[in-house]
Amino acid sequence: MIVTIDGVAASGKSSVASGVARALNIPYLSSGLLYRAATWAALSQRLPLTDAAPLLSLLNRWEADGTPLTLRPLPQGNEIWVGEQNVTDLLHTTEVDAHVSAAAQLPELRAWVDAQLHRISPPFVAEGRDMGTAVFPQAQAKFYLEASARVRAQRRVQERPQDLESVEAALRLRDERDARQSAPAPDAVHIDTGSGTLEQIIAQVLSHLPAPPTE
Ligand SMILES: Nc1ncnc2c1ncn2[C@@H]1O[C@H](COP(=O)(O)OP(=O)(O)OP(=O)(O)O)[C@@H](O)[C@H]1O
Ligand SMILES: Nc1ccn([C@H]2C[C@H](O)[C@@H](COP(=O)(O)O)O2)c(=O)n1
Repeated sequence: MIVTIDGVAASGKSSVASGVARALNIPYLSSGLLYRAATWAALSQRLPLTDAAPLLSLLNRWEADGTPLTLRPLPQGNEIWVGEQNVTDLLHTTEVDAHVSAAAQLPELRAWVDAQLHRISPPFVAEGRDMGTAVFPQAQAKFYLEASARVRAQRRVQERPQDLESVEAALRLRDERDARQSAPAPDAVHIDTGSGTLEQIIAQVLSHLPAPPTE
């Protein structure tokens, strides 16, 4: 089974996907973490984010050298490793937040991310922006998470060293920049995560899933 959870920035995709995956005892995949990792790689090597070629050549070189950038969908959460180095803690910074939308516009990088995800065998819950539309259109259940920019900023401000107004402005800007690849799938169930606690939203998603076959 494939379940997709798409939605706007900080709408709760990772938290909800993680809870749903735990309830189903299957992994979840964070596609946004791969975009963040590629952005971090470009920034750390001072590569431009206006041209995919140098970034793709870096990612391919790391793979050829035996230190590939890989997503590890572990039960305790998704991690990104470059060879034997765990770089996950470097990916949710204000700097990566500010540049990731530019990287995500590069069609060659989108193809690279999609290829990483397609290497993984179902079942899983996949979260991001285009999981239910472009990457796993065949998914058995699709969800689209929304919440007002103010609600999202109030949650995010607890995770970033910034004030509420600038966090909200940055989220609105990222929504605009990500709009192209963030259209909901026509068959997705829309959920406003501002309407309940995290546990209630997870239960709401689970209530829409097909019952497992009986023996
Ligand atoms: N009802 C709720 N539903 C979802 N998330 C909630 C809820 N209440 C609080 N949160 C919190 O909102 C914060 C943002 O959630 P999360 O990081 O999962 O969002 P995201 O959409 O994956 O973000 P990003 O797009 O930046 O990766 C987390 O701290 C999460 O615990
Ligand atoms: N399927 C995806 C997932 C993510 N992105 C882009 C857009 C976001 O700004 C960025 C970081 O994702 P987040 O951590 O906010 O989930 O990556 C995308 O274009 N497509």
